Amino acid sequence: MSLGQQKAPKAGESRPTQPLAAGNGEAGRPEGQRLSPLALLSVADSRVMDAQAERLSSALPEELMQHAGSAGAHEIMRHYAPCRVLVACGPGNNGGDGYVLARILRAQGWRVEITPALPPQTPLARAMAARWKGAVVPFSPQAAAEAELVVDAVFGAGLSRPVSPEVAAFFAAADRIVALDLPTGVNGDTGQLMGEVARCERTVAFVRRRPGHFLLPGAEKCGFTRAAEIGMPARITTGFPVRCWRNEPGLWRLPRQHPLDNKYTRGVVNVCGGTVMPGAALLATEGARRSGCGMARIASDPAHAGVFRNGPPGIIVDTAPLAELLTQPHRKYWVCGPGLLPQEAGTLFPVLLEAHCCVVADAGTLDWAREDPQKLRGAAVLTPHDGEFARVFGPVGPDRIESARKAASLVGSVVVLKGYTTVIAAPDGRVALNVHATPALATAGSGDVLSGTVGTCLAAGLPPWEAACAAVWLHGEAGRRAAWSEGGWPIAEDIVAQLGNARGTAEKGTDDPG
Ligand SMILES: NC(=O)C1=CN([C@@H]2O[C@H](COP(=O)(O)OP(=O)(O)OC[C@H]3O[C@@H](n4cnc5c(N)ncnc54)[C@H](OP(=O)(O)O)[C@@H]3O)[C@@H](O)[C@H]2O)[C@@H](O)CC1
Ligand SMILES: Nc1ncnc2c1ncn2[C@@H]1O[C@H](COP(=O)(O)OP(=O)(O)O)[C@@H](O)[C@H]1O
Ligand SMILES: [K+]
Repeated sequence: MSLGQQKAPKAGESRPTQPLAAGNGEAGRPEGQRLSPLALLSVADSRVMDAQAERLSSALPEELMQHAGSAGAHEIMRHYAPCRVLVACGPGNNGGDGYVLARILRAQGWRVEITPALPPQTPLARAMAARWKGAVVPFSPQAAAEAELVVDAVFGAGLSRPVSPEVAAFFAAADRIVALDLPTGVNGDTGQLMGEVARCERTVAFVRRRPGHFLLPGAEKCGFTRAAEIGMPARITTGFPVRCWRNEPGLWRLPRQHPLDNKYTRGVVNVCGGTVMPGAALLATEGARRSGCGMARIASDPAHAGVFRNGPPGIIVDTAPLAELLTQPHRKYWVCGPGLLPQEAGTLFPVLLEAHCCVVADAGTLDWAREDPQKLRGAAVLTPHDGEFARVFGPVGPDRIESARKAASLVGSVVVLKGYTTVIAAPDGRVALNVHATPALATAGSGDVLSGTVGTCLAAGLPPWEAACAAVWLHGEAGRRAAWSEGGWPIAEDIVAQLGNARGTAEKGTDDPG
């Protein structure tokens, strides 16, 4: 087909993004979609899978345990030289995995001992314990201290209450720890610590990783995490209704450049400019431009437009009243909040919603909605940090995912709860966790850059949750690149400068397959 025969994409809608593994509406997901490598499994998800496995074949649970223990043993053989290994086993199937791992390592000639934190209780753990023919030593901190490597197979998904001081003291005495499924004491769904938890060097997860591997403070205890395939049948994993994913390219896809592109097909982002903090609106606008929109404009009060006109030459400044601007073409996508006083946001934001604009609400708009979240209903995406979230919705709870999910469902908007682990929650319950970032992003104006980037991804035609996920990833990638080029200490302008490179990198896909 010649270029002339190709249809140019429509403004704001762009070319259709390809249907994606998870992002394209898991709720309405076609039957038969394979389990995304980006999926994160909750404890309840694993229980459902295990129950389905048991129904499928009575031999399957044991096979899965064999594979899980074997995956743990191979992880150790891959990363450690043969050494004295002490495998600490709990009463449940996490302990069962530990007995299998011990047997496999021992068969490979490693010096392995078992120490039972509690006697095996599940039928499978009992069966695996009965097959252990090697040394068993008492569960004590001294034994842990004497081992060269400790394997944590005490509690995993079944952790139901805080770990005892004895268990905590055992792991505290260990020098190097590899955990199966989760470090003992880390809640797999929330990353919260249930008692004192030691830091592991590695954690091997099964089937897929868990939200708790990515959420603080648990994330810091896991060390390097990897998911091992353990032979969970495709009949179970295919179409499995996951609600949580890691945020990486593949969960979403931004449009690539196209010969028939023009600045309007790439999308136009409009930013509300305020009177007292113009820099914030300028950063949002630059964030929008550098992340690839075709045009970014600032709407300003005529008396304060000078500072925007003296800004970067590629920014267009509009001074007509907002209601008049909204009658013009290319006024669908708005960023409303950076640099706005709450009262300014209160006069602009409702007008944008009235005109059915697609709005990113940040900063001043969130302040305007203090203790009254329903004022935000109609926004496409909200981008609060923890403080802003608390002002609108109440404090972020220990379950960060649940907090963001509830807020999203309450308002009917995508909520981007920013931080070390940014949680991107959709009103329908989908959640992505983003750790593709750096603490170097904690610099004033960085959030303004993000809101402009969300504007670009919306204007590129992505639905709000996918747009928010894409923007958070681009922002994190740009932050990493900026940190690298600025000795670890970038400022917001440096993050802006790396957004183009970030978008190019996103096109190549993720280097983290799981
Ligand atoms: N599909 C998969 O992913 C697969 C997963 N597999 C593996 O299964 C593991 C899950 O097994 P699991 O359900 O038996 O739970 P697990 O963590 O071993 O312990 C539960 C026991 O501990 C007890 N208990 C809890 N907290 C306690 C505390 N603080 N202090 C004292 N006791 C405490 C609890 O007691 P209860 O709460 O019942 O009173 C119960 O007796 C998973 O992590 C993975 O390793 C693989 O085998 C294959 C496929
Ligand atoms: N410790 C951290 N690790 C990773 N990212 C962080 C960290 N602290 C802040 N960030 C990111 O930096 C940005 C800061 O946003 P915000 O607090 O709104 O900044 P501002 O209001 O100054 O623009 C967010 O995208 C947030 O996710
Ligand atoms: K464990």
